[in-house]
Order: sequence, then C-alpha cells, then structure tokens
Amino acid sequence: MEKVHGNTSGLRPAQLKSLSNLYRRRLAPGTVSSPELARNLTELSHELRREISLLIDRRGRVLSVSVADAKAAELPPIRRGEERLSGFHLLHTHPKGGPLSKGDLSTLFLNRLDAVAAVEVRPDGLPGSVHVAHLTPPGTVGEEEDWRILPPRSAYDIEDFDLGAQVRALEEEIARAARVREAQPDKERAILVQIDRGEVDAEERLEELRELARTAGAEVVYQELVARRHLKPGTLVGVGKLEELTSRAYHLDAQTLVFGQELGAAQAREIEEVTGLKVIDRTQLILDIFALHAQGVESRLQVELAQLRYMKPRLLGAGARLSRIGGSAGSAAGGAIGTRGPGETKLELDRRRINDRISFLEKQLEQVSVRREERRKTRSRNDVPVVSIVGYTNAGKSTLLNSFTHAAEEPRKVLAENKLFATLRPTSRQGYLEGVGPVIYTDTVGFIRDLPHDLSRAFRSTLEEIGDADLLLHVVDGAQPGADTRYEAVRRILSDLELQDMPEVVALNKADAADPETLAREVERLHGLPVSAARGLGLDELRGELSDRLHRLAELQAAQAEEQRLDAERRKDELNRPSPRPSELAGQYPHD
Ligand SMILES: Nc1nc2c(ncn2[C@@H]2O[C@H](COP(=O)(O)OP(=O)(O)OP(=O)(O)O)[C@@H](O)[C@H]2O)c(=O)[nH]1
Ligand SMILES: [Mg+2]
Repeated sequence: MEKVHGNTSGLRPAQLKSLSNLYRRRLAPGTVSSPELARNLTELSHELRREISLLIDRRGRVLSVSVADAKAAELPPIRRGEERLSGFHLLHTHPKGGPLSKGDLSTLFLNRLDAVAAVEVRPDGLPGSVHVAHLTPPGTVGEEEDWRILPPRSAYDIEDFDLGAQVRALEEEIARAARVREAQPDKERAILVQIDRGEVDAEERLEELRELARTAGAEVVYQELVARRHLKPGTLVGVGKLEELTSRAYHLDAQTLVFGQELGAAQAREIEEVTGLKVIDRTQLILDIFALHAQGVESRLQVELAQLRYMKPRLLGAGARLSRIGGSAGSAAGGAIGTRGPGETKLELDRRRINDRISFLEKQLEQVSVRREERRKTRSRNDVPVVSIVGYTNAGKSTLLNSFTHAAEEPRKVLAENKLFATLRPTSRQGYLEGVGPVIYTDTVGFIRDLPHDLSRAFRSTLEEIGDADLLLHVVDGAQPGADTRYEAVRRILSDLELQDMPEVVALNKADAADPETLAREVERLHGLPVSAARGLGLDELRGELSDRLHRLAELQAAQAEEQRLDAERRKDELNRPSPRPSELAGQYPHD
C-alpha cells in the first residue's frame, strides 16, 4: 500500500485503502481531473470530513495523496532558478465548499505549480463546481495578482479544460522573458531588504547595502526598508512579507534576496525555503567584495580565513543547498555572489576539510605576521614620519594618497575607484612636507560600520599596523549625508584596535560635490578641513596642518626624549654614588 500523507490519524483501514487506491488513478495528459476522479475525491472527502489533496504530473499520474489542504499537501521541493513551472498540478477538495483560498493561491505561486484546482463537495457528497487557477506570466503589466482565476466549471465537463495548452503558453512566455534576460549583461539581479528597527541611520544603511551590492556586481532591481519592531525568529520579516518579495522577484526576474542584517544559518535556510530565492546577507556581500579585491598573499589568506569562519557554522546540514548555489550561473566577476573565493580559487565547501584549511591558514598568517614584526623591528622608527590615511570605505583615501605623492604616473598609482573596499592591502608612498621633509603616507583598507566580526579578526594584524604611524589622517566623505555617523563608525573601530589616543587630523573630502551648508556644519562639528582630493582643493592647507601637527609631535617627542635622558642620567648618578660598605650593612638584617 502506498503512503498516504497528512493527517491520517483515526482513519479505518478500509478508508486508508481507498485513499491509497487513488495512486492507481490515471488521467489523460493535460487534464485537471476526470469527472470520475472528482466524484471519487468528493465522496471520500465527505466521508472523512477532511480535505484531500492530490499532486498530479503532466502525464496524468498521481504522485502523492495527502489528507490535508493545499498548503500542507505533500509537494516536491522547490527547484531554485528553474525557468519553468514545476510540472505538477494540485487537485484538492473543499469539503465546506467555496472558491480557492489565499492559502491555495500562495501554494500555487510559491511552488510554481502548473495549476491549483479545488472541487467543492456538495452536502450530498457529490462534486460541485471546480475552481482552477494558474500563474500569470512574469512581468505581466496591469495584472493585479500573480495568478489568474478561471471561471468555475462543473465537475462533469472538467475534462474539456485544456490545462496542457495553458501550461505550454505560459512556459513559452517564461522562456521568452529568460531569453530577453540572457541577451542582457551577465549580472545577478537582486532585491535588497533592510529592516528598520527605528535606527536613525536605517535609510543610510539601505543606501550602503545598495553600494555594497553594486560593488559585488549585482544589479539592484528593487530595494525596501521594512519597518519591524519585533523580528520573527525564523523568517525575520514574516511569511507574508516574504511572499510579497517572492512575487516582486518573479515579476522583476530577480534571483537573489539580499538582507542588510546578518542572518543565522537556520534563518537563511528558512527564508530560502519560503521564497525559493538565493538568500545572502550583508556579511556575505562584504566577504564577497573582499574576495574580489584581495591581492597579495596576505590579504588572500585573510579573506579566505574570514570566509571559512563565517561559513563553517552555516554548513551544518546545508551541503546540498550550498553546492547547488555554487553550481549556479556565474556573474561577470566569476562565480555567483556570495560564493566567490579569493583570486581564482573557488571556495572548497567540504565541511570535513574546512577545519584543516582554517588551521592551515591561521598558521600561514601567523608566519606572515612574524616576518612582518621582524621587518618592523629592523625599520628604525622616527627617521621618517609616517602618516596613516584612514577612513570609511570610498571616502577618497587612495585618491588623496595619489594627489599627495604625485603618484599619478600609472605604475605607481594606487587604485582609486568608485567601489567599496577598492584598497585591501596597505600601501606606502613617500611624499614631502614643507618644514618636515620626507614623509611616508600609508593607505589602508576602508572601514565600514558593523564590520563583520570574522573580517575584523582576520584583518586585525593589517589594521594594527596603523598603530605604527605617527599621525592619522582621517578622511571623511563630506558629500554624502551621514558624514558624522561614518566618522563615528571609524572611531569605534579605532577604539577596538586600541588606537583611539593616536593624534588625528580630519579631512572632509569631496568638498567639490558637497552641499556648502552641510559641509560647513560638518567642518565645525568634526574640526576638519574641507578638501577635494580629486580637484586638488584645500590640499595646501591640509599639508600645512599635517606639517604643524608633525612638528608639534616631534617637539613633544623631543621633550619626552630629553626627559628620559635626564631621568637616565639621574639614575646613573645614583648608581655611581659610593655604595655602602658591607660592614655598614652588617647587623641590619637578622641572621637566620
Ligand atoms: N567628487 C569627488 N569625488 C572624489 C573625490 N575624491 C575621491 N573621489 C571619488 O570617490 C571614489 C572613491 O575614491 P577612493 O580614493 O578609491 O576611495 P577610498 O577611500 O580609497 O576607498 P576604498 O579603498 O574602497 O576604501 C572614487 O570614485 C573617486 O574618484 C573628490 O574630491 N571629489
Ligand atoms: Mg582605497
């Protein structure tokens, strides 16, 4: 006897047998039901006083029998990224009568069923009207819903309805949309969701998420700030909102859902299950960008380590899912977003090997940092003052370094791009300051609010090198709203690195593109100097300020050195004073 799914408790063996016999039913291909099957179903449903659902394939075979409504019926898992419909339709009963319910329709939509059909059960147990709905083609203009409900039919002429033709037409439409998409550049189309829990910078965070997605190579087709005071443990925003987003994705032909919040492993899985979309979070996006931009041995090791640490807890029981994502179509930069490895190496997702790889990477990085430490020691300090350029990502640090060091000639030029985290490897260039002489400027990796923990851990040694500088030049993008929240985010990370006491000069960059009033306010608030690194505005003033500060620091250091020297001399004097003779000490300490 084949398995009957759903709530079969309390059913008699004969009833179970009748249900199981439904598996032997065969429909003509391309039909929703036959009158005989409809009657068979309504009679059984009437007797059991429960809903019965059948899943039927295109050849007319019954794949599953469930004593359940459409939502709870036994269905195959959703195939993500498929261009077609599922190839099954759901036929079920409504023992209390009535048209298709919201649950029926969302089951149709979320599972991409060929159709959903409900047979009303009349009080005498005979079949009443049959209600059928199918999906509307993606991107349908003027269509209110994602589905089209057909006029009800009598169960006795249900065989006349040509479901096969309907499905063919719909699939052609879907294929056409896919062809149009293929002709367009190979970009992952993404929907962004930022949850607004009442933070002041929620809007900014959404914009930042957009920039991150863009930098990672996605095309953002829709973005939404979702206000939620309380989050649902599994789905965060709730199933209703997810269904709405799934509908958007269907019509806008998006495959990826990006959350501005970090998602737990179980959450990501649940959201993927409900939506059938690829789900990634902000951390994955940032890791991905780091992977794309990592150059040089150390940053590659750091990025891979951070990725593996992030993924490890998420791999539990998700092997199949991840390999499926990894195997999906690539984007321009090689590999789908959220799965890229540093350089050319694709991430190895075998969980058993992850621990080995993590300890290998840790050892390698350890060695790199030991070598670096040695280099640091041999480099005589204070010969040439070092200015470390720090700041939020995309503030214009690299551009400023280029204009300070006249490194505009191609090979020496530091990459400055309108992309987040363009610079990952610290780069040093020599410059010259009037009154000081040669100066070394160091360009560093950009900061970001809520820097993913795994990344800050992996990049800690690189970031700590900022502490070797004599002075920080903190560059702030003055042309974008929220300069002060970004400034504070950088200050917070500096504090985490215990570098909060380092002397700092603030430059408000992109003055050429800033609103003068806002800029003036930020200049005042942050005690900064307005500059434009790209246009070369205010750079003389900034250099003057750096020179002054370095002078004062040098004086301070000289004074401190003098103090130390005097101290040492005093101590030496004390040592040189004739020491008491042993006889004088005798008797002072009791012998034992
Ligand atoms: N309008 C304007 N744009 C600027 C200015 N300075 C830099 N930019 C632009 O800002 C973008 C980012 O510049 P980068 O120098 O790469 O910024 P960064 O701080 O090094 O960024 P990361 O290395 O990604 O952290 C580029 O598109 C620059 O052309 C400026 O003074 N005015
Ligand atoms: Mg840079």
